[in-house]
Amino acid sequence: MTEDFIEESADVLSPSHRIKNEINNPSDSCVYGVLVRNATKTFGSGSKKCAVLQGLNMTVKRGSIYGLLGPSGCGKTTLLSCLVTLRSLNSGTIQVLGHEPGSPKSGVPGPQVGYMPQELALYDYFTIKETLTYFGRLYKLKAAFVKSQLNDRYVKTLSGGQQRRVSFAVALFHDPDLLILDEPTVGVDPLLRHSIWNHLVRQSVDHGKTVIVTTHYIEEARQANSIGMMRGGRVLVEDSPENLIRDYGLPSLEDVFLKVCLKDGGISSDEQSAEDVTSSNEAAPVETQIEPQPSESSAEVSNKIGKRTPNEKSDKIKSVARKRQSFNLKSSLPTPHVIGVLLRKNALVMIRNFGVFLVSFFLPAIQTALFNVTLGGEPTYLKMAIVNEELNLSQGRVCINNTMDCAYSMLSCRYLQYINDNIIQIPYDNVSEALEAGRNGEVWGMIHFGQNFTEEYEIRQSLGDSAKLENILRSRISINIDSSNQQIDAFLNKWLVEAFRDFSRGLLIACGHEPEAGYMPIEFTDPVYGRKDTQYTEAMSSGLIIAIIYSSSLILITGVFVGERQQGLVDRSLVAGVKIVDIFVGHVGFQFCMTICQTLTTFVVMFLIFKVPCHGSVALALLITLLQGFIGICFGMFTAAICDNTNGALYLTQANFLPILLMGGICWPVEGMPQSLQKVARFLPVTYGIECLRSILSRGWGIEMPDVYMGFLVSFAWIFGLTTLTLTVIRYRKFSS
Ligand SMILES: Nc1ncnc2c1ncn2[C@@H]1O[C@H](COP(=O)(O)OP(=O)(O)OP(=O)(O)O)[C@@H](O)[C@H]1O
Repeated sequence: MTEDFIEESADVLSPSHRIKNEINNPSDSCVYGVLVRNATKTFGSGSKKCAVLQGLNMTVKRGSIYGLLGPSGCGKTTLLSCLVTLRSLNSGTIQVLGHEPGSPKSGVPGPQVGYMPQELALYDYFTIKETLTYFGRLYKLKAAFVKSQLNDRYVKTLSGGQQRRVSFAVALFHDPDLLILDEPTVGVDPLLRHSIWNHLVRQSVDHGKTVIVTTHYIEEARQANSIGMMRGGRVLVEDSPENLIRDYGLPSLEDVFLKVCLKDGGISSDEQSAEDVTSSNEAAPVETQIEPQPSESSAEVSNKIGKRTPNEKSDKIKSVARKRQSFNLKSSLPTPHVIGVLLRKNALVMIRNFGVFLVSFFLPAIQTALFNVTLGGEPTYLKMAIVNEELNLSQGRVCINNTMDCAYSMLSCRYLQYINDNIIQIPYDNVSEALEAGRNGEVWGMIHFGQNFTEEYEIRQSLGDSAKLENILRSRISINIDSSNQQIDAFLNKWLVEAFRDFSRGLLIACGHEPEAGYMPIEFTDPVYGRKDTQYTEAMSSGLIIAIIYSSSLILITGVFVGERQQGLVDRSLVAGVKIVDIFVGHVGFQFCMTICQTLTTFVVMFLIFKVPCHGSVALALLITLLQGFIGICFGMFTAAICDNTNGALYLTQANFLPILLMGGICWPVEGMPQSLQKVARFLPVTYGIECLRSILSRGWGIEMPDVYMGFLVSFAWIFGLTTLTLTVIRYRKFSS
């Protein structure tokens, strides 16, 4: 099916298949499909700087096939990526179809160019139809036409060669005047290779298309009209295959290539690229804007190029760089049609990865439910060793028949009755055995009463302030707790103190005294906000909601966008004329829809199912949570912009998440950190957001309160800052060398 499609698509395509193309009129008077003069391109900086293109010239006649040959690493892909504006030159000029690529008239990137990168650059989980529909929409092809051309299968179920054919089809589908194909025949069988070349020949002969094709199979390039043999960042010779074979008097193009390389001095391409780049830049004259004549050879055209003074040269280079980097408001604005196409594509990608979709959709709600179910509950079955020396050993170590009236007898047993049921009391004969059990982890601690506890307690009560120290010490209940677990330690502490308060109150009432006399002279009245018995989950809810929404937005968008970049899908869209701002808005827009769903399900679980109270406006709480999710999305896009692979991006998201968890006031109040760290903590994207949400949920505050509006203002500032930074990084990385 696909091979038929490849054969037929370009034959049936005509501009009428396009809904409307802004650019469909390349400079018809221009006889050169592509013209490159004195191109230099470097990668890296300092000692790692390496020149990949070194004063390269290339002349491709319109309507011809140009085979670009050269060893691995000589700069073929770099050159092609400069032609389609994925990269920019350090110096030198390029013209495609008579215009500078990237200029409004050129149609490159856009409808005039079909680009097939080395990598497949296809969505695995799309069918062939969906793939071509997506790219067809980007190129504004009519839906009816797209539909008529296709039948269907998932890309991931196709063989490697078949996938390459689909990738080829994508490059041809919109009937571009210029085809730039980076190793289209690699990994395909000889029959299909033959068919692809036949097709290219028909495209150039019958339809006047200009084709530039790179290949490692030198002999297949015989079908090209002209061949450029490239090495060390330069085109060494450029002529038709017949002329090359005749002039060198050799039987094959491969022999010609070897001879050309030997003549070049036999320097390896690695050595070439390691050469000092400064010298190559200086050697490369900068071309004036000249229109070459049809009959001129590459050398003749080069001769016409005016040589400039070094100052003029550097001014020109700077002005080229300025022109490329200058801010153009119109071209920086998103295109609604393209954004619509990208949003549909992103939705389809997500639905096709159904497992990922389900997890990302419901994970925040599941995490919230888990949080409520697992955290904040009271620990149960905590064993405590009881060593009660008031009891007579011969009668056993367990209290029986304790009196609850006003009698000072066996007060140790009376106290033990008030202890919370979550504590299991295990009697031990003596202190050393009980401590040993504690050390072995059999019990969480020991409660010890001395032999005359009741008598000493009575004396202390009756003497009051005149009680002696030894009497006070002997009337104490001695408690040892295994404090290795802070939460359990805190619960045991609380329950044992509460038990003593209740014991003392009970005894005072039984003896006809005022029970309040047993309390410490401190009173905690009703709290200003919240309740006396505020649950742990309630206190943690604001930090948790924001941590969950922020991190899920961050992780999801980072994974999706880095994946697309790695597979060459972003490059392919850029060559199709999609602007980076469109890609940004398409991803951010789709992820934000996901964030809205995630936030809603999280709120339902937190406030409706687990009934965590919200004392303020739910709408305000939703809004600040969504803004925090948006910061996560922006951070994800920034991470994806600076990382070239998924691993790097994953490390960076993790490195970002942990400080936020620790310092954002989620686990511990910011006020509890060292002063210097508090300042850093305030700079984190979530700190003000969490404080804002806490003020809304627990205090019921509105937007007029500083803690609330600061949360919104800081969130907006982060969103603006991160968006600007991301777009700058993407732009800088494209133009950087
Ligand atoms: N982003 C980059 N940063 C640094 N070096 C790069 C970058 N991209 C390419 N290079 C280097 O530039 C040189 C040319 O690479 P390029 O991909 O253009 O070669 P090629 O001729 O297309 O090779 P192949 O035939 O194997 O595809 C290589 O040495 C490569 O390592």
